[in-house]
Amino acid sequence: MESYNPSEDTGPAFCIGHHEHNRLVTVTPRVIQNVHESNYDMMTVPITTSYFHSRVLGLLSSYLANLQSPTYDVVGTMATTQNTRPVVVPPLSKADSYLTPNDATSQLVGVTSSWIDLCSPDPLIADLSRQVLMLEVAYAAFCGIGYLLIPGPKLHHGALHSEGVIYYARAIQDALNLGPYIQFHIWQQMVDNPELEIDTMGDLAPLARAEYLQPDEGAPPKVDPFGSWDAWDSIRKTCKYHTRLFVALSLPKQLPSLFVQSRWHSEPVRLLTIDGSTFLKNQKGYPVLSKSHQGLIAKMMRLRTAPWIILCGVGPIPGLENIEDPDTHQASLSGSDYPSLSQAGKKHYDPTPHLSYIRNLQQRQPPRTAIERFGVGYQDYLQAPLQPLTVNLESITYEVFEKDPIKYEWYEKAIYKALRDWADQKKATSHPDGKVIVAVVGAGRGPLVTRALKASADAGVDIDMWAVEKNQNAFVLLQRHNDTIWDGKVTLVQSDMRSWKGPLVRQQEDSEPQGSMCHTHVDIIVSELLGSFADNELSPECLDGVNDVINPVHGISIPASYSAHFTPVSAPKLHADVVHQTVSNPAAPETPYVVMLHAIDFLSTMDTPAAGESSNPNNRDRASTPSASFSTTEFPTPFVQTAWSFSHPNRHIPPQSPMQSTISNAHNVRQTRLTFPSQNRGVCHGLAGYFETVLYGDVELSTNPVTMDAKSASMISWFPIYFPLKTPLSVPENGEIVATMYRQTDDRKVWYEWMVEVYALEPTPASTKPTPVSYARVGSPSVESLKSKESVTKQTLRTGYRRVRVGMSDLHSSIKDGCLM
Ligand SMILES: C[S@@+](CC[C@H](N)C(=O)[O-])C[C@H]1O[C@@H](n2cnc3c(N)ncnc32)[C@H](O)[C@@H]1O
Repeated sequence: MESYNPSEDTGPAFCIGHHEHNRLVTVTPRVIQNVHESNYDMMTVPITTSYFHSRVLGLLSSYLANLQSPTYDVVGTMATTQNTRPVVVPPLSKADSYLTPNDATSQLVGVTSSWIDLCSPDPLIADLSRQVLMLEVAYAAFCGIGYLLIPGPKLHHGALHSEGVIYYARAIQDALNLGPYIQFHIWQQMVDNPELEIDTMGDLAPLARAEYLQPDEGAPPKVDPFGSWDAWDSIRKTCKYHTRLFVALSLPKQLPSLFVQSRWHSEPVRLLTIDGSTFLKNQKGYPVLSKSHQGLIAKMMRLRTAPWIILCGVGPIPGLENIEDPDTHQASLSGSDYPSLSQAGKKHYDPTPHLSYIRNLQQRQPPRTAIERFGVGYQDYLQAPLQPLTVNLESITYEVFEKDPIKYEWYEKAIYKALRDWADQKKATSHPDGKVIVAVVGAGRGPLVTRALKASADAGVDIDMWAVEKNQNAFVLLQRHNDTIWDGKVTLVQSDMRSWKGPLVRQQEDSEPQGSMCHTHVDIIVSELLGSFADNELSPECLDGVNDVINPVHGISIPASYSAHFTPVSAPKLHADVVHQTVSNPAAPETPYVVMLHAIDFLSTMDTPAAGESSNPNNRDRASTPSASFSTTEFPTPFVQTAWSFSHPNRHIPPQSPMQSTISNAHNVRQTRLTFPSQNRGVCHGLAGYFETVLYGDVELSTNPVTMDAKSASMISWFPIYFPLKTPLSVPENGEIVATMYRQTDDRKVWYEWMVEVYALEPTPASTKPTPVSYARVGSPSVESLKSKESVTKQTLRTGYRRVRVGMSDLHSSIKDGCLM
């Protein structure tokens, strides 16, 4: 492995911008230069002016003055047939926008008007708002603006809640078509907090006519932790997971629970806006962010595409004042360059303390971990799994495996322990001269052979070393290594392991010097044929092929067993990628992919939200009141369950039928049906799969996020697997996700089938409210505990509820891309 110096790893770079609600300037290259000199990377700019705002208000008021009150028509509708005589906003004029195309435009984030209300229940207001948005988007596109920040949907209109989100979404769909080169960022709050939805002077929302509103019943509006995410979900669904549609997330002073944070972390958040009021003051009076804010920012910044940070309401950019020049609207670049007298009196006056803090936070980001460095460019990137049985790997692929800092160490440890136990227990070997016969099957370029020789030397146990490999190209390297590093100690066999008859040794009782040779057994067979889902690269089928070669009394396989694990996930980015691939490849949604999962949210977790968390506005910041099992910055632990397992040597392979010409593989079929409780509402896009393996004794490898740190932290050889769903399924709060999965075979190939059902839990008359069940103790069952699976299943059943199925996926099958045996 290349040497790595963490101090040279600068961590993620922050791109920081400045937002001012009412910027009254034409942004020229000179202004941008000023922005950069102040240490900002970019700035926002409103598309239209307050003059335009007044013009639209004037238009509306004169229109309303001449309009009769809306009434129901004969068919009982009010919104669709009456009063549809449109009010038309005339095109923009010079005074309506300060924006003008110039060299600075590409460095700007345009902001559309926040005073419109696309969700208004009054069709007049909604239509006027839509026209304003369209005019702004069209002009921004004309000017060459690449990024737009669009204030999110207004969710509360009296007693109506979230009713207009679909109208908002429909308008965004039009906007996406109108600005074909613009990236759209929907500016969302983290939670739906009605108290934060305040109308300001000049907003169109309060102008909605009473006839279209529903009387407010006086019930106090509640904070809905997932309400804002719900609105975003409707918008992106309506826009079919558009590739240019993103989230701009506003960080509140009080962060919501880690469940809500982890949901947003899985969404395409490309802008993080932080208001000056979100900062705390440290002892010296400087603005700082809380530990939980720092934790969330650190996580966001490690995403494949790190969001830009936009500071709002933190004072002007030094040297750039909002002094409107009536003729040119050019920014005044003087005056505030100079601090006031009292400021000048301070020794280290910092005109941009919020910016300095964020720059400092950037420098304090921890260096990337081994897996992060290894996975650069691979985060959330769909890859077809390897088929090393049918395809010969390239040297570079082996080279990548061999960089793993853990896997080979652990194999060496396992071989060492197996050899020591063999010697200590004085077990008879398969070799006439007493050496332990060790064979690496599927040796590749030979790293496990090197490790086995080292383990033998360290354990002081003599071995007869064999290496079997079917890749003729890798075999050339094995021959070379035998000459150069292994002193010719290794017997090399170029063969498919399934047709290998075992080691050839000279019979000892044979007195002739050139005595006869015979096949014997292998005492310890070492292989590494595992895929991301354990058995998906056909390790079971390959090792069945050498089953009879293993010493029938004491024979050991390293690995001794392996198991496949999975859990349902929300993975919007992966879903969007699969949908786009489906255009050219109809099998795309029925393919399991290898992916370095990052922007995903686990829908079933081991930490249960505190009672009433979803609806209690006083219980929003779990981060500030951590429970014993709840960290302030770590996202909840997923509930990962075991699908099935395989062990070797397999003493139970059924005898082959003499009636069949092909070898039956029926004993390697598996099926499972597992129930996952869903604590919060969400969308299931697929299943994330992992594996665990017992190499020997207590030496284990794991990619399962629940156990990997304890079993094989920092291992980088395997990314997880992702089983997508063609159509995402909505998941209710306190519901259940049931996944049924098969490993199928027709004796020529192996494939997987999977389907997901979603259930809501309805309390039966005896009970009143579903109590969330904690799965913490159920954990991720080991292969051993699988034997007592019944007890696990029992623990996950909830009493007092009736399951009502609310969603069901297709039965997906990867048969077309099955793994050839
Ligand atoms: C994942 S690589 C592991 C290589 C090496 N042992 C290591 O750990 O770096 C699996 C190797 O097994 C070989 N292989 C797979 N199926 C085989 C079979 N049926 N017979 C022989 N070799 C096989 C492949 O060619 C490949 O070299």
